[in-house]
Amino acid sequence: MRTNISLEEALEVLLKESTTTEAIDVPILDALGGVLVEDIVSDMNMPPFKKSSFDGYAVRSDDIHNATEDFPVTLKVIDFIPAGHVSSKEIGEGEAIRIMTGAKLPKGADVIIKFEETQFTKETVTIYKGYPSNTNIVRVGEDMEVGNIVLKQGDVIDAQDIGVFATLGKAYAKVFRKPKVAILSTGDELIDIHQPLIEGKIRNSNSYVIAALVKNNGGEPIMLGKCIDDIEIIKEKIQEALAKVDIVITTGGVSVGDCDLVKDAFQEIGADMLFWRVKMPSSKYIVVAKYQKKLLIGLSGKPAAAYAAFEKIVKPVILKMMGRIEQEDTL
Ligand SMILES: Nc1nc2c(c(=O)[nH]1)N[C@H]1C(S)=C(S)[C@@H](COP(=O)(O)OP(=O)(O)OC[C@H]3O[C@@H](n4cnc5c(N)ncnc54)[C@H](O)[C@@H]3O)O[C@H]1N2
Ligand code: MOO
Repeated sequence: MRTNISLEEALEVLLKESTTTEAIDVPILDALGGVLVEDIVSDMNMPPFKKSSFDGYAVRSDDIHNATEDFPVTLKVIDFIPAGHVSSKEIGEGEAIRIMTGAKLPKGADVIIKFEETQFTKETVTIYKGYPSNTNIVRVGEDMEVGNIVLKQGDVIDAQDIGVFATLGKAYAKVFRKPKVAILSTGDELIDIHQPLIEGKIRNSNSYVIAALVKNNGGEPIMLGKCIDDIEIIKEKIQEALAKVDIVITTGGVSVGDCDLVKDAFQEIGADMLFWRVKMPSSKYIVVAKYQKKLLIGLSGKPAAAYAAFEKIVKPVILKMMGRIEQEDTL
């Protein structure tokens, strides 16, 4: 087993040993932060119809083009269209329809005049300025058109992309599966966060920090809790986890003390030992092994060291498994 290697070497080994997860369809909200596996092509225009961008009046530009403050034009109001409704009427010469933002433009109209720029009664509207055709109207396909590639393979899905899926009526997105990461904290001194403090003990904070980091980086944490410094129990817990996850992370028990058993546990279950100790000032005790296709990563128990090692060593692995980075990006 290699020992005392540089961070660059450690990353090279880790990224070589980690592979992208399989592509799966997930509900769009679960795809947030995931990498899109295929291009998304729009099968619709958005908006699908010409619509008003203001609350106001739909009119004909021909009727109002001579309107001024001194010589305003008064039109007859023949209908009212809230958003989501359509008018069966067609605007003729001298007519207008009261319309709300987002409503479909009625036949005959080619301009929307905002309320604030008019004087109106129930039956009439008076307009003081002319506007060219298409003013204040959202054109069909202004946001996207049939056949547009609206999201590209390799995009990291953000909140706005989720909106695109929703607009297209797609409830699922195809992304690389979130890596499942089991987290086990070792140490006789550990008690659960729900337990009162006892002399000589501390609460297991590492499991929560590591789980939060896994989550933050797009992985799925699986908390295995804590276990005592007993090699048989550590082995058993790791073996159980290996059946269900892509990566097992342990904290504690990786330095040189009498109770530092994690390295031996990895070895005794038959894992390939990749390296132990990395030349990093913030966290030198790290042990990494591979069991079949799964990575076993033993981080230091010292909370600050475990955090630093996660950021430097584990995060790139999770990102690579999710298809978010290539090896070269991190070196
Ligand atoms: N003789 C030597 N002793 C130590 C050396 C050394 O070179 N020679 N290195 C020190 C350094 S540096 C580090 S880092 C630690 C690494 O120790 P371990 O990774 O084996 O971790 P533990 O001994 O199990 O714990 C270290 C520290 O962190 C606390 N801890 C452990 N687990 C948790 C948890 N889940 N939540 C919160 N806190 C935790 C633990 O109580 C210890 O205080 O070794 C030094 N020793
Ligand atoms: O050098 Mo220790 O490994 O992290 O603090």
